[in-house]
Amino acid sequence: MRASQQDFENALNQVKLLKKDPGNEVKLRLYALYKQATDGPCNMPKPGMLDFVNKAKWDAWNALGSLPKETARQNYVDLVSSLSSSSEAPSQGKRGADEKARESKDILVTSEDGITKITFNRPTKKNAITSQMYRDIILALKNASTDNTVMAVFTGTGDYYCSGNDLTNFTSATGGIEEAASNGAVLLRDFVNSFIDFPKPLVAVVNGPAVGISVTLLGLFDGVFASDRATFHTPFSQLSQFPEACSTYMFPKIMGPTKAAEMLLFGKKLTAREAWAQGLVTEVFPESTFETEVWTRLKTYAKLPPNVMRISKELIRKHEKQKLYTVNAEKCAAALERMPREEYAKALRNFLFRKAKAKL
Ligand SMILES: CCCCC/C=C/CC(=O)SCCNC(=O)CCNC(=O)[C@H](O)C(C)(C)COP(=O)(O)OP(=O)(O)OC[C@H]1O[C@@H](n2cnc3c(N)ncnc32)[C@H](O)[C@@H]1OP(=O)(O)O
Repeated sequence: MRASQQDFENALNQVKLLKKDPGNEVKLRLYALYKQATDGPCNMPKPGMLDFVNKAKWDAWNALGSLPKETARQNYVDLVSSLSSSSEAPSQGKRGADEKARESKDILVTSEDGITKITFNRPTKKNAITSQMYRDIILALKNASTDNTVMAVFTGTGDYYCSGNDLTNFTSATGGIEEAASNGAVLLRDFVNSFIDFPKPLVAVVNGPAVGISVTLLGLFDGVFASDRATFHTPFSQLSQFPEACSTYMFPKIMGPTKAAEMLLFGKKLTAREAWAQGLVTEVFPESTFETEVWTRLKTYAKLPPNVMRISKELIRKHEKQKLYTVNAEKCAAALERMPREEYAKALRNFLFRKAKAKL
């Protein structure tokens, strides 16, 4: 099968997220194939002998002779695909073993009545998501996609559903901000892909305020049941971050472009009823009866024929999947390359020192 322009663009994003440096030889090959695929045969004057880097690049490109653009594009896509799988396979194998052995206290996973319940369980930090919690959730979804439960349900312990990404994830990294950003981009891509790929009905029981990524992810859910105490807040611009979890694609589809911009660009916080009116929430329940009503409903849904629901979900999602992977990869690449580091650092400082400032 010929690689399409879209496959090529996906590969260009994918290459930015490689976990391991592929080495100079492979980088030269990637450069040469990229130039051949976009500009055709080498048409640049040969650099001087002492211009080592440009000479090596020129040699690699020139060596492709008159290779057709389409073939170069295909070879580029194949090369990136082999690099992605070889750079991910060993670490995933290791990680799988480590994580199976780990009892997670911040993410609780239980199975009952055909439902896998995944609970953000860090109430003292308003259920903010640490790097380990992202990994725990990826694993929980992976297990739930093949076990004998019928659906997966997310909820939170305490007064919050989830306060989004733990803002200290990057500040506590030991390898410096660049390494943390690069690891974070790969983790985020894998995390969001695990929601895109989840094959069974996926429901959020939003028991209280939701912030950041816990809101944007909702666009990938099949049902969102909210307490009337819940709020939905995406303060990305305030934090100098880009909206993630395919929300730049899903939110305009769900609520229309202007309402999506109000949330994703201007950070307007919605009440549960506003979120329902905009199609982000399926149904709102009074806080006093929320838990009883929602869980009764979900247990009924979990008795519906699982295979029919799984196939119907596949039919709903199938035509969007490729698009969602692309949007996800683009956002992760943008976070690495285009995030205004200074503004982000300033926003973080404001959060971290807000209590000290308030006392002044
Ligand atoms: C792999 C990388 C993926 C990256 C994905 C990126 C996603 C983007 C986002 O999710 S952006 C959204 C990030 N979240 C926020 O901006 C929320 C920040 N928190 C707050 O604004 C407030 O804490 C609050 C409104 C959620 C609650 O305010 P309140 O006054 O009621 O309570 P406290 O502020 O005292 O919070 C209690 C303790 O919890 C800690 N905490 C809360 N949220 C976070 C968070 N997101 N990250 C880290 N820590 C958080 C808070 O610091 C308090 O801790 P302390 O008692 O030790 O001071």
